[in-house]
Amino acid sequence: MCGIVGIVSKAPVNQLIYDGLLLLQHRGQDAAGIVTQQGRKFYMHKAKGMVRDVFRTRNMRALPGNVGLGQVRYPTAGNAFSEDEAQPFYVNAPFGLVLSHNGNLTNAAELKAELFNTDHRHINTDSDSEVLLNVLAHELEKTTRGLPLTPADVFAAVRGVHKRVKGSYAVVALIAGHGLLAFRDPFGIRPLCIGHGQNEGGATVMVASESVALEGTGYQFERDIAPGEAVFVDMDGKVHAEQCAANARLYPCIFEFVYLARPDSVMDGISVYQARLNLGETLAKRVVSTVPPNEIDVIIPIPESSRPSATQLAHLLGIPYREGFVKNRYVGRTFIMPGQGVRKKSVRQKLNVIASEFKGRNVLLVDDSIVRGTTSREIVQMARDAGARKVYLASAAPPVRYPNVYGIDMPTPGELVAHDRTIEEIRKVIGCDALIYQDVEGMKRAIRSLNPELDGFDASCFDGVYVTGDVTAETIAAMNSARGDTAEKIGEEGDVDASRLALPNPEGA
Ligand SMILES: O=P(O)(O)OC[C@H]1O[C@H](OP(=O)(O)OP(=O)(O)O)[C@H](O)[C@@H]1O
Ligand SMILES: NC(=O)CC[C@H](N)C(=O)O
Ligand SMILES: [Mg+2]
Repeated sequence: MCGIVGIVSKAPVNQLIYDGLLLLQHRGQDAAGIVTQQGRKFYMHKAKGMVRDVFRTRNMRALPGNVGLGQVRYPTAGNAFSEDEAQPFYVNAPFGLVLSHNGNLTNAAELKAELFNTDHRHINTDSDSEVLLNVLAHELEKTTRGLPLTPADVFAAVRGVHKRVKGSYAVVALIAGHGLLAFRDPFGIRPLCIGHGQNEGGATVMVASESVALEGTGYQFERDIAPGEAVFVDMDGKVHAEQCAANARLYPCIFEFVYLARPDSVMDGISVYQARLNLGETLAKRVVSTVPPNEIDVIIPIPESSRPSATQLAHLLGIPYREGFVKNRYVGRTFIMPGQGVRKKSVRQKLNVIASEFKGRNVLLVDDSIVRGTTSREIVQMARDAGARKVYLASAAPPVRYPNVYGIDMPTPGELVAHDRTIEEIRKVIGCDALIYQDVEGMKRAIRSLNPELDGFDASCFDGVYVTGDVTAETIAAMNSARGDTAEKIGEEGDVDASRLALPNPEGA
């Protein structure tokens, strides 16, 4: 996941894009970038770091124009440590294009070879997003029937992109002098919505990963962009939209609801906050069947994302809910940091105990998910050190057993604490007295009940089913080998051996 924003306005957009990216900072902490357009010229500033660090006043002043886009990056392809892979990406032909991408392509290596051998295009980084931009550029070159460029030409190009590209992609792109293009992959795995508002100059159209970016900047959420759909906003602010995929179906990533998205966002018709409350409700049933409620003195959330589930769980079990960990708000989200060393250190920097809430008590700690077990291991030990008698742990999501290839950085099975382990084995690794997980069907039901019109979910990291149908153990191993930053992970904890990854349904959904 990354956060993306695109705007067409009648007034300067630099500050608005900055504000939107700040509201999406939880989706990517590694790099940030903005491109604006004035006349036919693009102005770009991007660098590694959080939004506040990347953009100084002088950088903001150098981003003129009423049209633009931006991205906050959480690297899931290429090299996390390379500044060159910060987004947006630029290519000069046709017209001049810039693009920001949230998601991950599963056939980036094949496309890269095809772009070089057949389309004669040069890709300068290991980023899959640069590959995606070049596919779009090539398709646009093919479909354009002369000037002026029409929305029909643009939509034909997106149709071409859908045919060639596999994986997950929510995209915003600028076509110099023509307008803003936004589109979502045919399964709608990563989120994208559109809204509008007014500023000094007149009407403004805004596209963003999450509704919070619209609401938080004073704009009005209108609708989610449909899977496979493309939206083209011309320079006058007129919105054109068309379905560009043959078999579009809505299978949003369920991990967005579990952890990634902000709880105040509404995605694909589902309130993220309500989804987390529902997960707490179904988790309550699992807890009572494992630990008698009268043996739990207090329920304590592991800040931040687990709070809604933990409150609902405590409410239903009639057990006091207490804050036992205080979060240092100046440390970012640990899960999306690159590298296990920094993640581990950050848990202790980020969370500190209020010892009086633990001393002599049986505590039930609640987290939204347990992925590598980095947080849980540290937290359970901290609870014990603070004097807890018994430490139980409940996860609002089921065990994360399979790698993710759609834009969440869990590429290797060996790094997942639940991979190839029974619940009892996981409990021992984490060091708690009882471990309670949500079950996969319970999780899906809890969230789907909020929008029965969904076709399903991408829940691949929980059930091993990859909805795009092209992902096998070999694909995953090959994608990992292509990662410029994987060596660091392999050295510490991962593996890329396809033979060790038994997928339940390699054919996909
Ligand atoms: O098992 P792990 O590999 O540690 O990953 C899971 C943890 O990471 C996330 O927290 P994070 O600190 O990223 O963000 P949050 O403050 O939103 O909870 C998530 O909420 C879990 O606490
Ligand atoms: N998580 C994402 O959406 C990342 C986008 C892209 N795959 C990158 O690594 O930069
Ligand atoms: Mg957390």
